[in-house]
Amino acid sequence: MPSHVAIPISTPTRRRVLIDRVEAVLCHRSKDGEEQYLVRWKNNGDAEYPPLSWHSVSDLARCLEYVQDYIESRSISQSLLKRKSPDNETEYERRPSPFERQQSVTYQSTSVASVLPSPAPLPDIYNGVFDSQHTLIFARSSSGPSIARLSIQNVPTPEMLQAARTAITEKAAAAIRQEYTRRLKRLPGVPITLLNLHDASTPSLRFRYITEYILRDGVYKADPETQEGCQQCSTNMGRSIGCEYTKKCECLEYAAVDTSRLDDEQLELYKAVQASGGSTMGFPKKFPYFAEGTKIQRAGCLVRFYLDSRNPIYECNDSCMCGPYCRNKNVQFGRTVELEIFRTTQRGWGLRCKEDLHEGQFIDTYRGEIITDEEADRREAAATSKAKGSYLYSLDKFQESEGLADEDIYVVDGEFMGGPTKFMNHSCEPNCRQYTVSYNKHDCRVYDIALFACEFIPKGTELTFDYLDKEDDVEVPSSPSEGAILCLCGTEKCRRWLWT
Ligand SMILES: C[S@@+](CC[C@H](N)C(=O)[O-])C[C@H]1O[C@@H](n2cnc3c(N)ncnc32)[C@H](O)[C@@H]1O
Repeated sequence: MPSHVAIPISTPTRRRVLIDRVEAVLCHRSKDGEEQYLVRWKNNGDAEYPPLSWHSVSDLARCLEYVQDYIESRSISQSLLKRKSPDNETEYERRPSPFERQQSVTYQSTSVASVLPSPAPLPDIYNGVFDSQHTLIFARSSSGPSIARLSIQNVPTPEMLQAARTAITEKAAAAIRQEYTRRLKRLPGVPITLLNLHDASTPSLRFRYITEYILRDGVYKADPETQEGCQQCSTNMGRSIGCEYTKKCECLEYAAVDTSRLDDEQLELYKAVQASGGSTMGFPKKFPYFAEGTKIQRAGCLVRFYLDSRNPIYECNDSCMCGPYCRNKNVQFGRTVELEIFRTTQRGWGLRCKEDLHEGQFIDTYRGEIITDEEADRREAAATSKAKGSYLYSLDKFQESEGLADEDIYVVDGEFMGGPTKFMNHSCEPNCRQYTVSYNKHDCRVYDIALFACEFIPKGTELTFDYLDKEDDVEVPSSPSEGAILCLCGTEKCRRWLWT
């Protein structure tokens, strides 16, 4: 086995390390004017002496997630250190950040062997072997002759921590931002941009953008065979807008009845049907969106009947006879407005639109993994803060009407994968609202959560919705439970807590 690190350096790009080989980034330093990060490699054997080596930011271009984890855990640790009184615990007794706990590295105050410099241009490698893949990084080495062997219990060493205190993370922060922006640019559809005028942070690179739900274990979508389309409608029933007559369109079978169009006799009949649980087909309904030919800026916007209610929206689907341009199809085509993720002053990241939004205009769906209720409980229990609750949305719209048990309700978790609406903050006086959109009226467990502007929103205004948007006015307790998040929406009607 060679006694030094062998990294192919024929071209600089070939030094990049593979993400699946990295366990964690543990420390950073500035060496010869270069920002370097200490990587702990996945090893198949020695848990106490895993391979460790220092790398430049460009080496780590394919695993910047780990560098970001490190930088973030460092800033959390630093803020914890700032809050403790000077003569209390030592730095090594500090409360570990969630990231540090995840790594299960025990920090000890014992002194360790000093770190000897490695001959340039090779990086220091402490404990032997890390693996390779042909042209990528290749280091099969025991510790070099002049490099101390380090137990993971002692890494980062006091000397490393001391050096990290003054070393900058500027280059890594810039690379992380660049990588995030590059990924945003590669997303299909209307652009999403990122702007941070406050600090060097970037949203987590670990978040995966998806356009469709990911169904996890135990989650089933109704068989596409059960998806019925409207058969009596056609592409041109007079105005070339697809479906036109609400009494004919079978997609509206379960849609809310427009009682304003019922005379007394019809109203009685409707009440009787409701009481017996019979079909409301044939009663007048409303299509959810303004059709082309109405006020131009309103085409596709949600009509007030839906905007002001919690009634589910039933869109036409691929089995319908009304064609692709039906007025009753909108959310299923996805986002059409340009969005910007931006750093707010107090509430982390937020979302805004780069163009004016009309009242009732569709913004985007809330996407994520669909998990079972049991899995949602498990994820909530494992979470370190109540913030987890802000990513979990129960698909319980039809629970009561369909008599579904609590454990049969699915939940959308948008924390790790989803769309830009993940960044929408809560407001007690919001300018957007979430609506239920179904394409298969026979599937009461899987449907879309769609966000619409509930008023005119000038471009650049932060988009918010009420995380506790309940059907009925639910009384929100004034005293919070432990860990409740203080609401910083700053509106007059603020309820003080995101939830209690
Ligand atoms: C779905 S995320 C929204 C995006 C988030 N700001 C971010 O930086 O990723 C929900 C989290 O944002 C923060 N948040 C959202 N609305 C807030 C509000 N009105 N006041 C305080 N924090 C808020 C809370 O930390 C909450 O758990």
